[in-house]
Order: sequence, then C-alpha cells, then structure tokens
Amino acid sequence: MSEPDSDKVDLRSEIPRFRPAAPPPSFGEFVENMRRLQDLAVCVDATDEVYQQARDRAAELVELLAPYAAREGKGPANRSMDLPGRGSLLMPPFHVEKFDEESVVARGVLRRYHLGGGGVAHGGVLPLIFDDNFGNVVYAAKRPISRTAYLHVNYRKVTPLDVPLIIEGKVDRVEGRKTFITARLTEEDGTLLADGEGLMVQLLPGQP
Ligand SMILES: CCCCCCCCCCCCCC(=O)SCCNC(=O)CCNC(=O)[C@H](O)C(C)(C)COP(=O)(O)OP(=O)(O)OC[C@H]1O[C@@H](n2cnc3c(N)ncnc32)[C@H](O)[C@@H]1OP(=O)(O)O
Repeated sequence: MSEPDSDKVDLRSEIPRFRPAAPPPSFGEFVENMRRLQDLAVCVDATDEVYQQARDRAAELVELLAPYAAREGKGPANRSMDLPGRGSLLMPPFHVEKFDEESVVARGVLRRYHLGGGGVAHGGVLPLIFDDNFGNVVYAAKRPISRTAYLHVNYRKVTPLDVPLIIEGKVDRVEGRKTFITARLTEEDGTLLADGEGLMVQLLPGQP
C-alpha cells in the first residue's frame, strides 16, 4: 500500500493542502515590481531599441529565476496572506480584511494591467475576483474542500481602475455537497458594480 501524501489536503482529494507562507523579506517588493512591469507591458509605446533592451533584461530575469521553479504549494506566491493577491500575479491585488463564517471581505484596486476598453476594467477579471472570494468563503465557513461548479456575474456598472473596490461574499445556503455563495463588488461608498452567485461542490474521494 502506498504511503499517504501529507501534502494532499486529505486522502479524499488530490488538492494540495493550503499552507500559508512566510515569504523572504524582498518577495513583496519583487511582486509589486512585477505588477508594475505588467502595467507597463500593456501600456508602453516605445521604440524598437527600448523593446530590444526590455527583451534582453526580461531574458536575464528568466535566466535568474528559472532554476528556482518549484511545485505547487512550495513557493510563496499565492500563499503570502499579508501581500495583495496573496503574492500571486494571477490575482488582482486585493487584501482580505474579514475572514469568518459570516462573510469574507477583500479590498483592492484594479490597475492598468486589468484594462478592458474605454478606461474601465476587463469584464473577464471580475469572475476571477468572485471565484477567489467564493473559495475563501468556503474555507472561512469551514465547508469541505470544494470546486466551483458554476459562477454567475451580473455586471451592474462598469468597474473603474485605480479606485478602491470591496468584495463581500457569504454562504447563501448549503444543500448536501453543494454550497451556494453570493457576493457583491462595490466601491467604497457602496455603489454596486457587480453581484454574483456561485455553486461550490464538495469533492468526492479521488476527485482532482
Ligand atoms: C487560510 C485559508 C485561505 C484560503 C485561501 C485560498 C483561496 C483559494 C481560492 C481559489 C478558489 C478557486 C476555486 C476554483 O476555481 S475551482 C476550479 C474551477 N472549477 C472546476 O474546475 C470544476 C470542474 N468540475 C468538476 O470538477 C465537477 O463538475 C464538480 C466537482 C463541480 C461536480 O462534479 P461531481 O461529479 O462531483 O458532482 P455532480 O455532477 O454529481 O453534481 C453534484 C451536485 O451538484 C450539481 N451541479 C453540479 N454542477 C452543476 C452546475 N454547473 N449547475 C448546477 N448544478 C450543478 C448537480 O446537479 C448535483 O446536484 P444534486 O443532484 O446532488 O442535487
């Protein structure tokens, strides 16, 4: 019989255990510089000479970092709870401010990197924010490990960039393996930008 893998969340699931990271001191600034770089990469209008230099410096950075690529759950990205977006470049830079069984609240801004068109956020970024909130709600409500079965977002108003945003999500109801979650994305003054509803389904033994 094979040994249980202590990195798995439990024997029912292939999902790695979530362990918060204690990142090295420079990691947060590294991530913020990378975010700034992403903002610039999608907005600069430069000469070919500038792009050549940028290409070469990016290649140097790749060469520096490539030897340290690690498996999921090992590096600090996505697990650094004190950093915006848990230190993951995939995640918009939101900070969780409330995390309990009643609700999960996170606050952050969308930046130039998240631009869709007409000066406002890309619509596809919002489901990412909602999905992450739903995942947090499941954890905070101490529901079993689950995956998103569906996610519905109602876009009520365009979502501005560089303006503080707040998402609050909570469990609406539980039906057996199913956790239904609702959430609202607002500006600080309460202006509703989008609301969403999702179904998180508890995984069965062996489900990835
Ligand atoms: C300190 C801690 C901090 C934590 C921070 C970390 C946060 C990280 C956050 C990251 C978060 C990221 C999170 C992510 O992004 S998770 C990634 C995105 N999601 C997926 O990839 C999921 C892919 N799908 C599946 O794996 C399966 O389909 C699942 C597991 C969902 C269900 O397949 P399974 O074969 O197991 O179940 P079933 O089909 O018998 O269905 C079971 C029940 O559910 C009902 N049903 C199913 N689908 C739908 C549907 N679409 N609409 C309505 N109902 C639906 C179905 O009718 C049935 O109901 P009932 O007949 O029993 O009444």
